[in-house]
Amino acid sequence: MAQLSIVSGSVGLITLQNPPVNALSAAVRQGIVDTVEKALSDPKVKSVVIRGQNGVFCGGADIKEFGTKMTGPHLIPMIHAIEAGNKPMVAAIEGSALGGGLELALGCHYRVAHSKARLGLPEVTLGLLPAAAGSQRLPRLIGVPAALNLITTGRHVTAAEALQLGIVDQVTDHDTVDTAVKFALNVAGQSLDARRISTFPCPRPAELDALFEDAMQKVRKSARGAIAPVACVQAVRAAATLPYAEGLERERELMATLFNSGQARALQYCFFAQRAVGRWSTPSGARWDTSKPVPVPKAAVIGLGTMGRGIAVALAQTGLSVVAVETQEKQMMEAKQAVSGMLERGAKRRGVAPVSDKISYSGNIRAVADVDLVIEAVFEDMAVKEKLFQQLSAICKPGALLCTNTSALDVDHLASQTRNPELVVGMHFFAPAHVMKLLEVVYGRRSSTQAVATAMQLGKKMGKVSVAVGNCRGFVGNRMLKPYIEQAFYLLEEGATPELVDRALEEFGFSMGVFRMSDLSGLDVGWRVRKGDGLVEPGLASGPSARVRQGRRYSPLGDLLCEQGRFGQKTGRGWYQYEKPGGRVARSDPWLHSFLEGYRARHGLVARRIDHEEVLERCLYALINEGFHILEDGIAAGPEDIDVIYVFGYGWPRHRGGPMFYAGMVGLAKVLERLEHYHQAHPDVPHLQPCSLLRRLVASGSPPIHKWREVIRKLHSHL
Ligand SMILES: CC/C=C\C=C\CC(=O)SCCNC(=O)CCNC(=O)[C@H](O)C(C)(C)COP(=O)(O)OP(=O)(O)OC[C@H]1O[C@@H](n2cnc3c(N)ncnc32)[C@H](O)[C@@H]1OP(=O)(O)O
Repeated sequence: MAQLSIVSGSVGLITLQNPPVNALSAAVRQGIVDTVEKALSDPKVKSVVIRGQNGVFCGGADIKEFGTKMTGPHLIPMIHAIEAGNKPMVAAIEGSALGGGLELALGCHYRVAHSKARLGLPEVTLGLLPAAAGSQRLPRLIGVPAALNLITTGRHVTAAEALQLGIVDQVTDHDTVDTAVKFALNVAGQSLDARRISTFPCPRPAELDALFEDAMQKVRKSARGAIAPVACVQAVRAAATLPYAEGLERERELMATLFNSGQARALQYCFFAQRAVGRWSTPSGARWDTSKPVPVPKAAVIGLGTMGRGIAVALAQTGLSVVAVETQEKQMMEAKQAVSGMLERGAKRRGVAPVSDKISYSGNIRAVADVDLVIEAVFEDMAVKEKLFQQLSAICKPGALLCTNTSALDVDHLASQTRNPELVVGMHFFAPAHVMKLLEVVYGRRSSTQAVATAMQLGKKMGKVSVAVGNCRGFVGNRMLKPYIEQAFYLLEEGATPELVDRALEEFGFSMGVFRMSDLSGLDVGWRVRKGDGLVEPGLASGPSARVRQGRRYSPLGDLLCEQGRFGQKTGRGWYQYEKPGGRVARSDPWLHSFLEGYRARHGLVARRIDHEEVLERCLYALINEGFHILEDGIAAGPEDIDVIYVFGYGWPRHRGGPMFYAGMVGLAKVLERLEHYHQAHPDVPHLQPCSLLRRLVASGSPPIHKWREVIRKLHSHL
């Protein structure tokens, strides 16, 4: 809705009213059409200010409407009526002016913004383009290169940058509406001929073709198969090369292709899933809205390896006092240097002063005695962690939360080492911890509601997307990764190469295929875990039994590479070869190919042709199947939790929505049928046996993903 009042005698003040972000729902659009018409026809009104209720100008089109039958006035004629009006219209921008919100402001003749406001055209992140003439007006206002940058990335700019770019006319630190009203009083009666952006010629930079070719190449490279960034470039090109009306028609055509695409659905699902995970709940009945986090002004990090350093930096950048503990002198020295570099670079990037004074270092664990929360990031070894938790339990002040950054170990077992197991939770960060957005908050059987709420809130403060998950081996992310990697190994045994498998996954949209990723993170990490699980048998034994461990098919390929010292990038050799140890550019390795041939010959395996489809089905459906097990076990509360974890932590392409969303897009019946097919072909691979929840969902008519929770609830109530 929108309301019109008259202020300062002659200024029509239109207020958009649709909390929390004044999204342009049908009712708001109708309200704008009506109030603009009224203001234009009221002789008392000489100029108009448009603002949003509650300090937010407008968060854009109502994304919830996209999946429904759209009714109400269309944005384009609504904005044109504002621009064509014969009274000055001033947008008073507080909070956010995003997407359709900024397009509405671009239809106004003037824009006044508060210094804390953020502006942008983030449609591309929702699989769309700014199709309420934003792709045509913005280049006319700020030029093609700047508009291309904003529209293809969707990035938000500050008011200061918006002023510099020419998007806004004035920035204020004072009351935005008062300033805009004064502005409107000043410009009342002035000619508007030079203020209607759609009538501006679009500035045509020299080398226009080269500029767009370059832009297209850039987006194709970074988009990993996403179509919206490409359409955004095409729309801006239309602005630069066609008259406004024709450009608008091109914008409409491009939007028509995007609007109903699977990618747009996936990206909009991700938008809501990211917010849904904040409304966490646990099987014990703890919930985000009924639990009270405790304040955490001071925290400690124990262990200053790669993870610990990143966590310390992330905490300090959030404004906490941090005690960083490392008992090995050499590691401490290196860590201090690395942390101060990370803090400096981070401060430079954010345009603020470094916060080095927030971190104090100690070689003595007793230094954590007065902190409110401890995150241990020591070596991934249960015995080491057990001892540490016993010590922490004795040293820390009463009520201090004890968190583990383990990526797979049993949080309940660690809790059992302490006097107050209710104060123990997992906080599983992803490397590099000061950069990666994902945090798995792992609640144990005895974790208190308050402990979970505190870890979730701390994650949010740190700018992380925090997902509450239950305790099991590998939690959600790493548990699902296991069958995925396992399938990739089997595919090599059956005739594939690392290059073929990686190409299929990267063409699907993963930032890195499984083998390039394994080379990056180090093959020795998995080797150590498999050794701990008693799976590794040294040597080159042959025959079928050499590929069976604990009654299941097993591929020793990773172990054999490790035995050769091939740990990946760090040793310059892994599934690929690198120019030197620590090198980054993966090159195909003839040694590896002949090693695979020799391995197959030794085990009597005959290489067959494997295509991309089989790679995707086997790797992805095995991973998805584990996701269904995780839902069935109640480790994740809903499919959104899994999808957010995979998109933010594991390089799953966002335009495919996450593994569980993708399963729904492919069709649950098809996923089930293919798993059955592959399980029949490989009966010794339990991960390919379809999960009973998947069967149940298919039997209940493959409901849409937002209905899965009902089926899961029923399943749990029968148990
Ligand atoms: C022909 C033309 C057809 C279509 C044209 C489309 C153009 C568009 O405008 S597409 C939309 C573009 N806008 C955006 O992408 C902005 C999305 N919103 C945000 O980035 C943020 O919400 C924010 C505005 C910066 C506010 O952030 P914050 O204060 O952190 O709150 P949130 O938790 O993110 O949001 C609160 C609440 O509002 C819901 N919401 C936000 N924006 C929209 C929206 N545009 N439509 C519908 N709902 C929106 C959000 O989902 C939250 O609600 P939950 O119930 O918690 O999910």
